[in-house]
Amino acid sequence: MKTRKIVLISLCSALMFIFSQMTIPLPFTAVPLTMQVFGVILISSLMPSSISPVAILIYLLLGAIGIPVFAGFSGGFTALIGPNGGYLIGFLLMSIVTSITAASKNKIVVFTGAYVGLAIDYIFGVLQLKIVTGMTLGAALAAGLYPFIIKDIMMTAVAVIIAARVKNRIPERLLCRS
Ligand SMILES: O=C(O)CCCC[C@@H]1SC[C@@H]2NC(=O)N[C@@H]21
Repeated sequence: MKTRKIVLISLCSALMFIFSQMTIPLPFTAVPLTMQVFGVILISSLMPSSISPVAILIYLLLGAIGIPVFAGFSGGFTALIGPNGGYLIGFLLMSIVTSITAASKNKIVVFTGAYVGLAIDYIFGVLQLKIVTGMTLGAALAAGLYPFIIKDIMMTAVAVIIAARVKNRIPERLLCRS
């Protein structure tokens, strides 16, 4: 693997750690408000599909082995199979979808891919929250979707727009896109 790719993957995993610590715990739900969705969309819209999903996978593996990279400096395999683990696993699929569609020149495809990725993350997140806690679907939606969805819809758009601007300013080969 090229050194530049390894550096970019490490950088993106580190960025995910930073975005994960931008967290606000909410008193009415165990799911924290975080900047992780923004981070996954930004990284996946900026980097090619050979980099961003690998960076997210490494971030997840670091967390799984106990390094406190997840929200609120949590970590461990139990975090992945716990109430909030579905969102984390969903980040990987979100990154795969978003990074593939981000390569398109068609803006509609780029935005649609990012929002499909976001939907996948919420499907995984809410379903795992429901299954692990034994909540009803209504309660899982109230705890894991309604408090965040408006913010994440806006953050997704902001991340796609920022990534497009950054891409225009940075030579393609620096981001391993050529
Ligand atoms: O423990 C973790 O690191 C995962 C936390 C997941 C938080 C989810 S991601 C989607 C939704 N948007 C937020 O701001 N918080 C939840």
